Amino acid sequence: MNKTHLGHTARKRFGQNFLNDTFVIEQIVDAINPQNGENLLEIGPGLGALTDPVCERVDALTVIELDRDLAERLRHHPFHGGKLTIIEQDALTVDFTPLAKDDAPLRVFGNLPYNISTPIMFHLFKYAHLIRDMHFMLQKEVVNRLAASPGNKNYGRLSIMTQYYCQVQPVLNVPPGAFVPPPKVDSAVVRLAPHKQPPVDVADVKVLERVSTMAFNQRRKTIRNSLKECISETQLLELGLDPVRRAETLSLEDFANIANWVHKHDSIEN
Ligand SMILES: C[S@@+](CC[C@H](N)C(=O)[O-])C[C@H]1O[C@@H](n2cnc3c(N)ncnc32)[C@H](O)[C@@H]1O
Repeated sequence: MNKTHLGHTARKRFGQNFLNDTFVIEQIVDAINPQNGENLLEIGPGLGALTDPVCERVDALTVIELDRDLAERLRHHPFHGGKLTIIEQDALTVDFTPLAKDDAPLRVFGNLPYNISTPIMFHLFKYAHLIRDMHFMLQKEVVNRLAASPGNKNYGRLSIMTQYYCQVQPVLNVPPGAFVPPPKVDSAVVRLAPHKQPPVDVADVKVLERVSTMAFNQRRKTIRNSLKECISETQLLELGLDPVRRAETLSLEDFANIANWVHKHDSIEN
């Protein structure tokens, strides 16, 4: 399999699968629709498959790249070097607060390294209030999970947490052949637009995460069983939830109600 693209040998540990399909690239950039004056930020620019066409449309772009060789190449980019602000760092450790500006919320995009795409999204969710939107290439299976509704087999913790923070809109499916080297899985682009107001009130997001993790770790069990460590059958009934339901039938609002109850009663015990 050819792992060398534009003179760079792809590094598996950095999740490097470079986009190499002009039509797909054009569709992604059209979906992002970058405009001058916007606060654009790319995660993992790599060899510039998205960076270049975005820079053709705007004057400034910030990029975060962990691979030292790729960051160095970008620094010496013959056409767009002057437009780029390059942050050579692990995206998971970047503090996004100083990158956002009052009048220009962040517009984040990237063909993410698949091995750490979920941690990167969760890291970004902490800054959701500073972000206008995010466009990410992910494994198709992950996009299905982000977008899934109750009752769907892909519905789980990732759906709950993502939909708490963002409106989720699948944009485009991308086959392995659009990349060098081709990944083993199908891919898809998703648009995540942080809600201005969360769709449900949650007292402590960590509790929402804990409760949904607990419930979906045993997704075949009734919530009476899977959540028995944190809430009793009687209390579920008091919240209007049938204890014999399974996690995959509960809405975000149901999870928020459980999480708020748990939060309130944990605090009383503390
Ligand atoms: C799937 S490749 C995409 C490259 C390019 N944007 C493209 O579409 O062809 C992922 C990119 O993320 C970079 N990367 C991997 N881990 C990273 C991290 N923790 N922080 C920032 N960049 C990372 C890789 O070096 C690589 O350039």
